[in-house]
Amino acid sequence: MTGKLITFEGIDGSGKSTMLARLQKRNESEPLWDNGTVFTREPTKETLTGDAVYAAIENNVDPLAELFLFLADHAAHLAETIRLALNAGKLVISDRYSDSRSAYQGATLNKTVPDAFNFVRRLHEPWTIKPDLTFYFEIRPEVSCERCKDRGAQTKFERVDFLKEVTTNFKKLAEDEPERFVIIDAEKPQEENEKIILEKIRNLI
Ligand SMILES: Nc1ncnc2c1ncn2[C@@H]1O[C@H](COP(=O)(O)OP(=O)(O)O)[C@@H](O)[C@H]1O
Ligand SMILES: Cc1cn([C@H]2C[C@H](O)[C@@H](COP(=O)(O)OP(=O)(O)O)O2)c(=O)[nH]c1=O
Repeated sequence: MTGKLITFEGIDGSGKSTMLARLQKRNESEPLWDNGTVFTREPTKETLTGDAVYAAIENNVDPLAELFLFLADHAAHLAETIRLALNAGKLVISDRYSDSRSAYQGATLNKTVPDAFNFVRRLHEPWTIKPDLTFYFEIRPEVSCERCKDRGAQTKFERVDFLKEVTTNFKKLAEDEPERFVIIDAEKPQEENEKIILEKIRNLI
């Protein structure tokens, strides 16, 4: 595989999708990578597995069943998008990826499965593709929840107390792999953060 994989992670309303859209727009006039860049996301959109995940979120299915739907979506994403793009030497930027599972399902399952955070993390290890670089959009849950209100449709995960647990898990992931994670202060202006992100991407390339 000759391409590179970059992921954006963080709680709901931390500004990941907005930043991805900015980079995508910029990429039209100033390509980020000579072989082309694929912008993608998890849960995937307009796919069988992605639709199943969104239906599960809306219908409060059992949290363990929900985890396996998220994992099925990740497997399909790897098979249909990520692996093909990396094999073709492209840069891939994904809005959410495996760390979202460790952080969110590590929290939803913490009363169901012993050491849920590590259980979810280990479930990925034998078959996933590790990102080359992960930008963690760090923000206080109180601030991100205010932003989500302005955005309209909310999911069951967008609650300050729950997102505090998710934040603890994201921090553990970032501490465990400091060489992979770049922490972005998501409360700062987008322009400032875009510069930092572009600089890090250029260094990777
Ligand atoms: N750096 C920022 N400062 C202030 N508001 C922001 C910033 N980045 C994004 N927003 C706004 O916050 C809201 C949530 O951003 P969004 O990109 O949808 O978050 P996410 O994809 O992480 O859930 C949007 O209304 C967006 O315009
Ligand atoms: C990818 C992923 C998302 N989620 C959650 C985060 C979101 O609340 C919800 C939908 O994801 P998403 O559409 O990315 O939400 P947002 O734009 O608010 O960031 O699913 C998980 O719980 N686990 C996962 O593995």
